[in-house]
Amino acid sequence: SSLPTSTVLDPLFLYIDEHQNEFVQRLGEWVAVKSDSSHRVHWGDIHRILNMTADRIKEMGGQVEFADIGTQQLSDGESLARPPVLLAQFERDPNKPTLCIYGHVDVQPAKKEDGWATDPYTLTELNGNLYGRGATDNKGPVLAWLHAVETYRATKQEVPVNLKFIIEGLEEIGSDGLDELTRQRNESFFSDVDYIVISDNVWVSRKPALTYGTRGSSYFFVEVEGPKLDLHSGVFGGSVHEPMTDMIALLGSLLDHTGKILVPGINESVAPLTEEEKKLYKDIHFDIEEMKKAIEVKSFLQDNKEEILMARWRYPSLSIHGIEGAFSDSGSKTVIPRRVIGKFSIRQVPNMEPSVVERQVKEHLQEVFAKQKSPNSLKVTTSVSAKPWVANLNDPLYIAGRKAVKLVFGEEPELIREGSTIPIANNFQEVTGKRVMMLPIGGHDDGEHSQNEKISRYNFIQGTKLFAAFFYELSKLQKDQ
Ligand SMILES: C[C@H](N)C(=O)N[C@@H](Cc1c[nH]cn1)C(=O)O
Ligand SMILES: [Zn+2]
Ligand SMILES: [Zn+2]
Repeated sequence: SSLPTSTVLDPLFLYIDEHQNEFVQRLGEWVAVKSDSSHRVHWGDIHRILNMTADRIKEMGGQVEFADIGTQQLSDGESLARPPVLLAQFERDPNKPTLCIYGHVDVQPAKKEDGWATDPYTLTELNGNLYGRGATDNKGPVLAWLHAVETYRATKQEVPVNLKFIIEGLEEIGSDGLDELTRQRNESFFSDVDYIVISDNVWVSRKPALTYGTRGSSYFFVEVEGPKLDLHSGVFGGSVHEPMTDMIALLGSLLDHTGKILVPGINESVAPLTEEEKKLYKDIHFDIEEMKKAIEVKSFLQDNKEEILMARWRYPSLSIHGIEGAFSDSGSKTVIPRRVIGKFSIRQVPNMEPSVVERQVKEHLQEVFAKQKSPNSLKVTTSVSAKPWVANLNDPLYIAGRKAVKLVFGEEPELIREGSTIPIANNFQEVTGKRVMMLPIGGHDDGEHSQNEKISRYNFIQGTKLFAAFFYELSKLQKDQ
């Protein structure tokens, strides 16, 4: 006979409310660590934040291990030891289900001069929002999990599930090495895990959500190399094949003005839309006008809610990110760059296969380049290569998620997918065979990867309650079955 829900959860919720300032302060300490994985100069800070995470876990009685995941080949040709993956576990009771929580403590790059209103590495509270790089992606949610564990301990209640953590520092550049580690530890670390939960995305409206799918991703580097040195465009312009001209032709061949990907074969592999799936988009709250206002765009490529959501979640997209080597400062330099590297990525959906997409893109670019009849050299390389992930919504894990959301927010969660990528999500499901769910706590307007990234104090604190309630609901699930 179990205790009434309120007897268990009320003291936890009270503790969380009373300690919210400490929780916010700790988030400030974490945000201050510049653990930007995109550049090796910050990798020392990734080690630092992993150590801070390990210290918190140890203080709460957990055991930690730093698992080696090999070396990373960098774009300058050098290789560098990757920051390890933090594997942690708490005392195990064979009568309780085991939940493994995944998160990451690296962040996207951020500079004040990119247009941030406040310093990105100084957590700043304004109008109920906590601004700072990593506040929502993903330091806030990782801390919220740890604070939920702390809350059980501090209120002298047993955590009702066995807990394991897998925390990495290279998610934002594709989680290289983590797939191999998952395979290596499948028979050990993962063997007694029942469920894997990830909180590394955001809601799609003001309503709380459970996420059952993410898109995959492949990242492409297209290098065109020409003359030995940069050239004077007045002297050589009109007489040489310019690498930038080749690059514009290559990048311009990838998609049209409607966003349709023009690489042959890509759209054909997308899983067909069924009537049943189509219905799922109807009830989702998504305010087109509010979103237009929030990101200051005049229109979207699609003109109704269902089509916008499908374009974000269940169709592929191609985004061009930049051209290395191209003149990008202010002023009017007149050189012809000798070598340029175009960068773009393709978000992938069922039934696309990253290795096939990568081959299709390379063949397409080679064909376009051949038509340029350019003597310059072309090299296409790839990174990331993450598969899309879709979970079974009927899995009991989603029942526990729904109940916890209802308890904390007083309403049913929306069942959503996610347009961005958690590179390891599909591997967790395929390699370990475990059930995977995403339980986001970030708000729809948090601005992940953007200037002025934030998490609201409300979402951070209610999110901590959600995780505490989720442990409870997950343990009841086992007993109810
Ligand atoms: C959803 C998650 N918070 C995230 O931002 N993931 C990154 C992962 C990625 C993809 N390519 C390289 N890293 C993303 O979706 O951009
Ligand atoms: Zn993230
Ligand atoms: Zn991210």
